[in-house]
Amino acid sequence: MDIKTCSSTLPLYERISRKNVVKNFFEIIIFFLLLPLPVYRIIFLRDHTVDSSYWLLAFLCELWFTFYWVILISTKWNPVEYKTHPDRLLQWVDELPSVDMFVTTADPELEPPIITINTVLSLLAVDYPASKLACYVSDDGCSPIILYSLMEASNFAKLWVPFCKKHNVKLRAPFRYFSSESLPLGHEYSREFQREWKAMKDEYEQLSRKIIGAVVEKASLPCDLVKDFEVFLNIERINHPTIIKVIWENKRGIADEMPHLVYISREKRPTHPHHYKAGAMNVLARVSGLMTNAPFMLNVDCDMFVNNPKTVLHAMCLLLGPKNEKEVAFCQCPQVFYDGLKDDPFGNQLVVLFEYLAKGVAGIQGPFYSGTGCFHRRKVIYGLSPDDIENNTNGKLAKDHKLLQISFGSSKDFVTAVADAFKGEKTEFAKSLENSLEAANQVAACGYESGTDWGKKVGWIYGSTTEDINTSLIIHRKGWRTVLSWPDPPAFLGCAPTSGPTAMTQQKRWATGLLEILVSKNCPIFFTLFGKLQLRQGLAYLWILCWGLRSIPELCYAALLAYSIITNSPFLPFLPKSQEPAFYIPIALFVIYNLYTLSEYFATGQSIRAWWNNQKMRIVTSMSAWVLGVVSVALKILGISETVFEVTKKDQSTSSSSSNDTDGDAGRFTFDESPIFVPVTTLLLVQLMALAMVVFGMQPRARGGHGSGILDVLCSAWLVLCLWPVLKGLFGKGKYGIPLSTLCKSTALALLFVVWCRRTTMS
Ligand SMILES: O=c1ccn([C@@H]2O[C@H](COP(=O)(O)OP(=O)(O)O[C@H]3O[C@H](CO)[C@@H](O)[C@H](O)[C@H]3O)[C@@H](O)[C@H]2O)c(=O)[nH]1
Ligand SMILES: [Mn+2]
Repeated sequence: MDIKTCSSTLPLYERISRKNVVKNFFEIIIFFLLLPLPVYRIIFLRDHTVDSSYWLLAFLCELWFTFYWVILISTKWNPVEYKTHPDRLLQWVDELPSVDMFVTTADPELEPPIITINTVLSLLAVDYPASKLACYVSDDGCSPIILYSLMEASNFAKLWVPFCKKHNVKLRAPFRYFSSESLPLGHEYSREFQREWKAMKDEYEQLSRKIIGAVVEKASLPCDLVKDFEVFLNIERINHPTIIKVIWENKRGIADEMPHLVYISREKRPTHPHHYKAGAMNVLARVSGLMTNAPFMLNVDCDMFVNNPKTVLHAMCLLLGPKNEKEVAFCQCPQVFYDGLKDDPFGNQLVVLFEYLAKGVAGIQGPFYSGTGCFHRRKVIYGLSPDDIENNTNGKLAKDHKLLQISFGSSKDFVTAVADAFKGEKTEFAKSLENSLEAANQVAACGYESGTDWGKKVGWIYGSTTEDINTSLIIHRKGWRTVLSWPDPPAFLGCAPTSGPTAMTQQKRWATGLLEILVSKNCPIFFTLFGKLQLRQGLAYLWILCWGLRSIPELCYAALLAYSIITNSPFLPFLPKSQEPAFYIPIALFVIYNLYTLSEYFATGQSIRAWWNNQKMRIVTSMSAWVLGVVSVALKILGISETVFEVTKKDQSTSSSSSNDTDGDAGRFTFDESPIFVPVTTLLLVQLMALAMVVFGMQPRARGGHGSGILDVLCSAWLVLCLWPVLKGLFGKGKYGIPLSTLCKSTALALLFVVWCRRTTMS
C-alpha cells in the first residue's frame, strides 16, 4: 500500500485489438461467393422454365444464408482482448470493494451436491480479503442434502481456505486439486507441506464420502443435525416456505478467515410462477442486499468452479479503472469446460464461439452476459443507466423511498439497501447476519415481486429460458459497455454435457430461450432504433437470437435438395461447366468456407477431428434440438404450452480418484425416446432414399432438359456424411441406437415426403 503514489499512472488493464486482416479478407471472399446464389437464382428463374414456388423458397433460404453471414462477420470483425494487472490494484484503490458471490443449484440428482460443494469451496478460497466476500447458495431443489453438504463443507473450508492461502494453491476446487493419488512429481516439497497435504486430502475424502453417502441414503442424516432439518420435513419441491440458513458468519470481519456462507431456498407455491433461474437470481440479489449489499455480484452455475485464484482481482482491474466506473456494467469471463472429451465429439466445448464471437462483441459494445462467470455491478442490475449516473438521477431516487418501493417491493429494509447501492454508500448492518433473517424471509417469499418491477425492469429479466441474454440485452440497451476478462489460466471451469440427449436438451433450451427474446418486445432491432444499443451490437444480438431459428431455412434447404433429386429437377442454380462457368462458384464456396472454419480450429489449438466433429454436430443439432426449440416457441405463441427450463445434467466423474472413464465409446453419440431425434432421422432417411434413387436409376425424366446435376448429388452425399452420428444410430444398439418408435415415425414421415415429391412430378 505504501507504493501508492509512485506508480499510480500505470493502467490496470490494456485493451488489445486482435484484428486479423487475412481473416477479414476471406470473410469478404466468402460473402462474394454466397451472394451469387440468390442473385443467380433470380436470373435463372426468369430465363428458364422451372417450378417457381420451390425456387422462391430456395432463393429466400440463400438470401438468409448471405444475410446471416453478414451479421456474423460484422460481429467478428475486430476482436478485442484485455490484459489485466491485478498487482497494480492496490495502487489504485485504498480498499477493495466487497463482492457477493452467488451459486445456483436446482436439482440434487441432475446436479450432484459434490459438484456444487466444490464450486462453493473454490469461491470461499479465492485470493481476496475474506471480509469482503460473502457466498450465497440458492437451492431451487429445496434439498436437505445440499444444506447438509454445505454445513459439512463449511467445516472443511475452515481448514481448506487457510491451507490454500498459506501454500498459494493454484487449483482451489478440492476435487481437482486432489485428483491424483500423490503430489505431482518434479517439485521439491517440504516435509511440513507433504504432511499437511496428506492430512487435507484425507479430510476431503471424508467430506466427499459423507456427501456422496448422504445422497445415496437420502433420509438418514446424522441425528445431531435434526433440528436444522425439521423445516424440510413433509414439503414438496414446488410447494414450501422460504428456508434461509446462515451457515457461517465471518463475525470478526477478519480478512484471512472464511467468508460468510448462506443457504437460501426461496418460497415456492404452485400458484406462483417461479421463473426458474432468473427468479432464483433475483431472490439472491435481494437477500444479499439485506445481508451484505456488496456493490458487485459474481454469479456462477453450480458446476463452474474458480480455476484461477486471482479471478476476482482480474475482474476488479476491469471494473475499477476510474474512468470506467460510469461505463462498464459487468465483466464476463468466457465459459471454459474441464475434462472435455477428446476432440469435442459433441461439439459443445464452444472454444471457437468464445474465441471469435465473444472477443468480437468485446470489440463493439462488449460481451453478452452468458449466465455464469460474470461480475455484475449491483446498481446496474437494479436498473440504472449511464445517463442516470450522469444526471445523478440515482442520487435523487435514493431519497425517495416511496418511489423505490413501487419498483423494488414493500420491504423497508431492502429499499434502504437499494438506496445505499444507488448512492454507492456502504450500508450499516446490525451486528449479525441473523438479524436480517426476518426481512430476508420477506423478500424471498414468492408473492414479494407481484406488482413490482422485478423481472421486468429490475434484476434478472423474465420471459425467456435464456435469462442471461435477455438481461444482457436490457443492460446494453441503456448504453452500458461491458468487458471480457480472460485471465490465464481461465477464470472458471464448468462441465459440458457428455451424452447425446443431454447436449440436445441444452441446445433446445438455448434455441427456445433465444427465439423467445427475438419475438418479444425485447427484440434488439427496436433497441437499436429507439434505445442505445449500437447498430453492430444489435446485429450481434440478432445473430445469437437466431441461434435455433436458422434451423428452419436449413431444414427447408435440405428438403429442397432431396426434392430436386427425387423429382430430377435442378437444385443449385448452376449447370455443369459446359453450359455455365459459374458452376465453380459453389465448389469454391465449399472449399474456402471449410478451410476458413478449419483455420479457426487450428488457431485455437484444436485438431482436425475436433473441427469435423463440430461440423457434424452443428448439422445434427440444427436438425434436431433447434427445430424442436422453434416448435416449442411456436406452441408458446399459440398459447398451447409454456416453455420450461430443463436443467442440464452434470455427469462428470468427481470422485478424487477419477479413473472410471475407460469407456472406449465415451464420445459416441447416444439417443433416447425424445421427439428431438425425429426430424434429424427423417432428414437422413429422405437423403438416403434420394441417393438410392440416383444409384438405382429411379429418377423420373427431367423436365425441360434440366435435371438435378452432379453438384446436387454431392451436396446430398455431404449432408449424409455430416449426419454420420445419426447414421450410426440407425444401426446402433441400446443407448447408441435410435429407438424403434423414433425410427417408425421418421420412416413414415420420410416415405410421405418421397411420395409427395413423386406426386408433384406426375401432376
Ligand atoms: O429453475 C432453475 C433452473 C436452473 N437453475 C440453475 O441455473 C444454472 C444453469 O442451468 P444449467 O442447466 O446448468 O444450464 P446450462 O445449459 O449449463 O446453462 C447455460 O445456459 C443458461 C441459460 O439457458 C444460463 O443460465 C447458464 O448460466 C449457462 O451456463 C444451474 O446452476 C442451475 O442450478 C436454477 O437455479 N433454477
Ligand atoms: Mn452449465
